[in-house]
Amino acid sequence: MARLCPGQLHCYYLCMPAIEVSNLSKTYRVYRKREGLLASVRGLFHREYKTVEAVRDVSFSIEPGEMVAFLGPNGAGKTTTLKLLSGLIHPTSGGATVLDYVPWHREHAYRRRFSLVMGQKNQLWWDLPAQESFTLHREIYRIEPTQFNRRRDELVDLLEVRDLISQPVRELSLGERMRMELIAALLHSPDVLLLDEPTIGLDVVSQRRVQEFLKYYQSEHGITVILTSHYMKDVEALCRRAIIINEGEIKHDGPLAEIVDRFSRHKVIQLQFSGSSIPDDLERFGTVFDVHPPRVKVEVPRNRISQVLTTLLADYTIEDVGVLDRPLEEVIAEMFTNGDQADRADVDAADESQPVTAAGND
Ligand SMILES: Nc1ncnc2c1ncn2[C@@H]1O[C@H](COP(=O)(O)OP(=O)(O)OP(=O)(O)O)[C@@H](O)[C@H]1O
Repeated sequence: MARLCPGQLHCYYLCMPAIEVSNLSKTYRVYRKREGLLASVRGLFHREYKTVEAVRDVSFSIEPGEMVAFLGPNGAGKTTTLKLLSGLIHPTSGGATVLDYVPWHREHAYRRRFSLVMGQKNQLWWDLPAQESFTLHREIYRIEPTQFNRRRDELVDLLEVRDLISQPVRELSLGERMRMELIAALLHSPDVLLLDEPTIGLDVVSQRRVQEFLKYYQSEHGITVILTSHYMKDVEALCRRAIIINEGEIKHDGPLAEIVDRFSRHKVIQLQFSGSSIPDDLERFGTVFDVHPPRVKVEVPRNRISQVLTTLLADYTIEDVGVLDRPLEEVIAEMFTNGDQADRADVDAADESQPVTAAGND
């Protein structure tokens, strides 16, 4: 469906979503192997299968030029979704279009318009220097030589790997290799980039370099990006919107900033007491951590914040106080651990309104 695309500086006209996914499902039939010799022998004659619903009835839409985080715990269905959008696998049901192409129809024209980068998979020739793989890409994608040289030089300089492109890929560090993978993925100037864990295993410096590159490249070229990552630093640096998937189903689709508000049941009160110590009865307010007398933090249920603050300020001499959100990383980790129980903290919080006892009355 055509719609107005407000996020795009260069797109003031009516445009189609770059990616449209509707009720997409992918089910695998997996052989269930029983333990023990007898069961194994029996399995030779009578095979038992179980069904794995990797992606269940997933729908979302992404506008041209958006950079969207696709988050979820291990086995949530992220890679399967990206494989579907790349046309590597067929869905069991449902539909999707990317740039108006149905990915699993595998049209040549579509292959030139997107790229998939998988942090856990090497797409370059292991024994050859990266520049040989780049040349191979030029042939595969039939990139005009002048354009190819210009793009390669731009990418090589942006990612600071000029000295490394003639070294066999197997001799490169993980971070250097990932930078080469990104160059290879972008040489044909795709409009859609699917990134599956591009910073997995990288040290902090390499992670930041990849983040900065992606941010710059995306803003310069206006490409549409889906990014899966377990590193919330990547996500916070790059994406304003997040789609959260768990057990194959979408649990949240909206601004990243809303996640903490919607799913966190707690906030953190940061306190600095006058004097050099902290009171020893702070546990009655919540979980005490980060203890550096006279400073300390207490994690408190969201709906008790004002009561706790009132009691604290009445009972103690406090020099400084602040209320902080819990880090996104923790909130998401909690969501993934607790599954549906962590959903909708905003609703649940209303039931937790226990009074805070005054000091000495416990
Ligand atoms: N080829 C396959 N055959 C059978 N089951 C599969 C296959 N590929 C994925 N699955 C199953 O589908 C589910 C989703 O897997 P998927 O790789 O999409 O998860 P993910 O969110 O990418 O996880 P991770 O963060 O660990 O990469 C898992 O239960 C997985 O075991």
